[in-house]
Amino acid sequence: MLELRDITAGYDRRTPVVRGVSLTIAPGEAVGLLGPSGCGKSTLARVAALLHRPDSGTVVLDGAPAAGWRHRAPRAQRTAYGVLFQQPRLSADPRLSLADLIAEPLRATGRRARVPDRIAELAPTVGLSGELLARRPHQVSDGQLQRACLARALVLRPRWLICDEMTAMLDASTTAALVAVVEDYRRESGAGLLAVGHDRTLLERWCDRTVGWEELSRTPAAPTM
Ligand SMILES: Nc1ncnc2c1ncn2[C@@H]1O[C@H](COP(=O)(O)OP(=O)(O)OP(=O)(O)O)[C@@H](O)[C@H]1O
Repeated sequence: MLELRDITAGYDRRTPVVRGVSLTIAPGEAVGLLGPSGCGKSTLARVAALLHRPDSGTVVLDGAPAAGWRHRAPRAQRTAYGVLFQQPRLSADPRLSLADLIAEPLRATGRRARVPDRIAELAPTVGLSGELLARRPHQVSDGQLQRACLARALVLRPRWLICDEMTAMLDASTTAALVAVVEDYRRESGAGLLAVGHDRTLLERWCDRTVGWEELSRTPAAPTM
């Protein structure tokens, strides 16, 4: 179970962007989160993934309250998540080949020996050929880089996936391919999913249930600029 309990969070304690939000995702459940631009969905997704410390409230991961945030979160909690963002270039080290990018979490957690096997499994799953794996981020398209970021998100076999507008900049066929990879992984692993987006049709087709920001938040969404 991934529980967000009464989360208030933001970038200035006097004016939080997320106020008193609670959301529970059951094991294996896929929940879509919809809301207007700037309302706080990404902030909440980052809190859920232990990447942003809330001002108040609790994240409970499989029964255990979050014991830290970002690099201070215990490894067992950090590695329970696979996280995918909208803009792969912001989360990809430009110096790494796509293969090294995918392998990063294995190396960071002392599982170097598993790198060749996991790359061999995941590259075809996400549709990356050997030639593309040798390239660096500036030598591939956004869609190809997002495929590598999805493989990286799956490489430690997470129990929870947080996908923050992962398909927002992709065409329809790449979107369908990446959603299919996530769904195959969830079917096989039983992982739960929080998918943030603007596309109601996609989220309703993809997720077990879709919630709107207005149902979650005690404050109305800020007007879109
Ligand atoms: N690092 C930051 N520092 C200060 N303010 C921020 C920061 N990141 C986001 N914000 C602000 O917090 C608010 C919520 O942003 P957030 O990215 O969570 O919204 P969102 O609902 O995900 O939007 P979008 O759908 O456009 O991605 C916005 O007003 C944004 O400007």
